[in-house]
Amino acid sequence: MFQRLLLLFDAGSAPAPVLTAARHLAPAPESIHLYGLAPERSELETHPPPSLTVLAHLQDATRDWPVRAGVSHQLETHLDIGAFIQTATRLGSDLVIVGPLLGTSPRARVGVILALAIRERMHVLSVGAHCPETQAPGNRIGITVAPDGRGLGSVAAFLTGYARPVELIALTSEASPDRAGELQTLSRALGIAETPRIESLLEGRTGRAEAFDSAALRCGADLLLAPTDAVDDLRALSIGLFGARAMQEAHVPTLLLPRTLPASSLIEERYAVSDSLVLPGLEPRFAVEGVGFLSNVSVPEPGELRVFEGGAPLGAARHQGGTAALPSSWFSHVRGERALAFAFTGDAARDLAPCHVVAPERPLLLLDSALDRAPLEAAFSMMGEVAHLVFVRLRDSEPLDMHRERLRRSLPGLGRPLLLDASAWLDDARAEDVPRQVDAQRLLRVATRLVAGGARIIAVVTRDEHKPRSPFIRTLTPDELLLLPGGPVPEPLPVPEEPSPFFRELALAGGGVCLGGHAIDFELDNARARESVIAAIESARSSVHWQCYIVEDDAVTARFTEALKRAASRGVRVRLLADALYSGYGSFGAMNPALVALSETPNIEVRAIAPLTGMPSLAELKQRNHRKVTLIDTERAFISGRNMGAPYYTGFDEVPLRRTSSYREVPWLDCGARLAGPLVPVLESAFLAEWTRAGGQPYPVPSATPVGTLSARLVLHEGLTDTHTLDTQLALIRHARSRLVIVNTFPLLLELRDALVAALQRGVRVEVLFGSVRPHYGQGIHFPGGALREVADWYVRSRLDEVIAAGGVAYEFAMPPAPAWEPELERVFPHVHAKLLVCDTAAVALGSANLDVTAAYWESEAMLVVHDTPFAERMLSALEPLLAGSHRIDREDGQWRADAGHRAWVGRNWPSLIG
Ligand SMILES: O=P(O)(O)OC[C@H](O)CO
Repeated sequence: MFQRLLLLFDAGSAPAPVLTAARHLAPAPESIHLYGLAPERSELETHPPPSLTVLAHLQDATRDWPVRAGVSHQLETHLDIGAFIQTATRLGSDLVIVGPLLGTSPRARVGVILALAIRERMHVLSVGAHCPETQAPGNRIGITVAPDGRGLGSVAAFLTGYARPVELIALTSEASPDRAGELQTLSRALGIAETPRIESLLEGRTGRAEAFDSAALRCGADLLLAPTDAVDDLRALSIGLFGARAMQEAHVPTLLLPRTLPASSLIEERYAVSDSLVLPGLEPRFAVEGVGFLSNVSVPEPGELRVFEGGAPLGAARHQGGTAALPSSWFSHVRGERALAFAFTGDAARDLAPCHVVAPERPLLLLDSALDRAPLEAAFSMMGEVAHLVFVRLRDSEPLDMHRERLRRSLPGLGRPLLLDASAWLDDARAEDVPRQVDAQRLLRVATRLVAGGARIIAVVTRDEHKPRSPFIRTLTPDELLLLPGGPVPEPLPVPEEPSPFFRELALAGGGVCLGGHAIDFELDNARARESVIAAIESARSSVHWQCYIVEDDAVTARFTEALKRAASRGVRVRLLADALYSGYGSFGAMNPALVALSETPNIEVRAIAPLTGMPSLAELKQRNHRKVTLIDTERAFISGRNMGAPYYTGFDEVPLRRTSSYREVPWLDCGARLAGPLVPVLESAFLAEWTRAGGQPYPVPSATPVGTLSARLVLHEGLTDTHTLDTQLALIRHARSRLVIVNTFPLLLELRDALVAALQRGVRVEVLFGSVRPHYGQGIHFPGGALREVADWYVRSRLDEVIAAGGVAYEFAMPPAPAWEPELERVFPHVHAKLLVCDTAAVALGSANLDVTAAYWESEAMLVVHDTPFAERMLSALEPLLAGSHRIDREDGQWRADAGHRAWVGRNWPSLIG
């Protein structure tokens, strides 16, 4: 019956199930067009690319399939829904077959399926990852039946044209007598003698799609018919019948029958807007989005938003991607709760999007809007009277309307739920580069921003397994909420008094207080840094404690370990903590020889942080301890970006670089600080906590007296628990008035990137010194080896694009010729490993924290923020010649502009997990 087939497949999926299902429905088509998604096609090193292998399989298998007009194909790098639908309409396809598409998000996959079936009114066959490779004998068809019977008309229409005898099984959650009668009528109309079997869905499945799939599998159905006439609202679409992931993973091919009835809310065209809070120290923030999963409504960009209260205009403001921070003055009259409405300028055809804004009169209870019903009910019954229940949506992949509707149904006594959008408050680019595993931390970050703006928060209730922590905001898991004893509701935790909003935000962000009485100097020169650490070890009297992420087994590490052994032989207690994975010490059987030799020395103890043995989880791989700290007698400390090994502690002029030198021989630019004063025991306590966690015995931590005049704060971040270093970096960027200098080569977290763009827009000069992960020399010639690192270079650069477009200046770090180098090298472009941020002359942050997603959320970091103008000026003076000698890139740079496409490609296709 089907004649013109369009088959959508991708590189990661097996071709056999797709072909089997397609041939079953179209034994003799007129034409087949194969539409492949092949992100690898420009990766020349993969030979043959997997997508081409799948394509070859499909072409091969169509050879004995009688296709009159032939088989054509095209390969695309990613699924562009609009382009795909255009292809389907251009070809006049009457059956679109969609494979599992394992390289595409399930939601995008279901988006294309539903757009075709509901809006374009085409038949779409969805073939899941677990569908059979061969066709079973027989012809058993399952039908998904809506509780009110809608959709049976299109089932009848399809079966009338279906030439073969079938056995029908109706799958329904409601086996009522009415349903049995309708099905009997249907089967008689189709000339089927037997009344269809009626099978009930198993309760307790996570979603309707999974329940239908498992019922169809249980009944031995070869095909499942899903009439899209049965889909009538957004809820049914998003969380009901068509669970996106379940469809992608399905065991039985599902044929979606095209829409014949009008599709109400699925194709409605309007906007929805999140609610907001009015706080004394923070602009209210809103997120506007298009409603209607299949509608053509999209947020205009760039654009202006008009805001109304009671029909009267409040004003118009610019929005960025639908997110807007509106002037507080518009809302100064608001007491309690007010209704607002939003509209985009020039879009009068759309209805105004309503929302509410609250000036809180009671403390807040902040809840993840995706919490289950039980904790929601518990929160409402415990705190509904004394607190404003404020819900936060953490991902915009789940529409605002859906959250509001679910909250309304879960808490009928609540009235209209107040729903904030996390990305609007965090400005985190809709968390596109941030994994869902850290959403609990994002929720706490929203709470921290609200508290910085003056909100009082009783607690934050998260949904995720990783419980975030803050010294100033109580956090509760659903279980903890359910177990809260009765009695008075606890007060919000106290927030420190600080002399200025800047310091208040820093205190809230980092949890660390600013202490005076320090002597601090920094070191950008690797050789001097090395000698300084060795001299400190040589002078140690009682203890040397060293925590490191990477310990290389090389000659520079040997210099340190020899010094440590000499100290130990004088009776100094040496305790060394190394990340078990990245130092190759105790994970998967690896035993770093340098550390083994140390551990065998009297007075030296070496401990591994978080060893891995079996198959690790993503969190185990990513939640590593990235701190780099050395403590001498609890009197002096080094807090650094440097790991232990040659790249970090070798001077550029100490290596006789040649054109034939391996890329590994090129030293890196790095930075660390030497510190004495009251923060040293704080750092020692942090080491002690890690030490005992790794199985070490506790030891006493003495206090320290002031030794100098500098003020500083220590920011300790614990991976998957808090975001102290990220929030501190953001606070510094947000408060910069005239100049920001960043030295780092990791792909900027989008939120940090956008904060830098915002700084540029308010007139701050922004400079970024970055390096070459794959070092090169002269006019772009790479040192031998490390070819894959070049991709990382493109990725790092892709995250600088918007900063440069907004007027920022980037410098690709270059070193002038050194006497020890072969003259033909000219300039050398090394890696920049320092993690450094200078905010005006008000603050310098340095330590282990990169500016990427891994440092921000997953890993544990140690960072020092020095609040001292002469110190910042010294740092800027030291950086000035490095910037001047580097390759300057601004938005006028021809080569930078010419490479834009390449950067964009890598930026799109690099897995954000790595970033
Ligand atoms: O070189 P490091 O010590 O900054 O560590 C690099 C890792 O990718 C950290 O995420």
